[in-house]
Amino acid sequence: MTTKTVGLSDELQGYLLDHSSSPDALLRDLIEETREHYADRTNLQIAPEQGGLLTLLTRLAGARTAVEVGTFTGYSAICIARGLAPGGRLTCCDNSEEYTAVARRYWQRAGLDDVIDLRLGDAHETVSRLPHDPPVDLAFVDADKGGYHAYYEELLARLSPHGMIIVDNVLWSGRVLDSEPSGDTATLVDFNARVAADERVEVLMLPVGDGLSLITRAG
Ligand SMILES: C[S@@+](CC[C@H](N)C(=O)[O-])C[C@H]1O[C@@H](n2cnc3c(N)ncnc32)[C@H](O)[C@@H]1O
Repeated sequence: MTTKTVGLSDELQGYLLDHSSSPDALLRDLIEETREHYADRTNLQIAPEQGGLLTLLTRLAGARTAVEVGTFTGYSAICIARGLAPGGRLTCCDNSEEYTAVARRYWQRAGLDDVIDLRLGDAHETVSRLPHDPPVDLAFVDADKGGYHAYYEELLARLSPHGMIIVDNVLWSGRVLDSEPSGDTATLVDFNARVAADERVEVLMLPVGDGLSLITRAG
């Protein structure tokens, strides 16, 4: 018995992934291609165990309307889209034509190009223009940290009664404990504190990947 999450060495992560259904061959190819083309930016991609969790949560939520803020080469989008209920749609927001060209190829290969609607441009604008109807069942936020609070407010205003907002990087490699946080670290510290104090919601912060907050409406 233990009262704390185990630390994850590379070996233990490999074991965990070898004994999970996700990532499959297609997602492993996407990890590999992203590593090859963006060797200095691989940390932009979510951890594979986060991807499996996104699929599961989307499925458990019975989500039909999903939004992703920050798509990169499309990994998390595939994971969310695979969990959607039949007829469901995922709107993806990103401002990089280059990154999302890779994503589009993989979405096509995964048979998901009809399920995913990519909106290229500044996500602040895209998200603020999203309709309120149908409401959002599941949202995943993984873009510019400075935008997190605005994305959160816009998405919360559109969230269905049992919907969930999932926010990535909330532990920021542990830097949220810095004694004098600055830049994105300070932004994340502030964001986490505001969500924890927000009486409209309940939040569960999980130590998966770089930290995921699962945010639902209170009560
Ligand atoms: C951490 S990556 C997303 C990783 C992705 N979720 C995955 O699983 O691979 C962040 C993405 O946000 C995009 N981005 C950053 N700021 C943005 C903004 N203001 N508007 C739209 N996209 C933005 C970047 O182009 C990048 O692709």
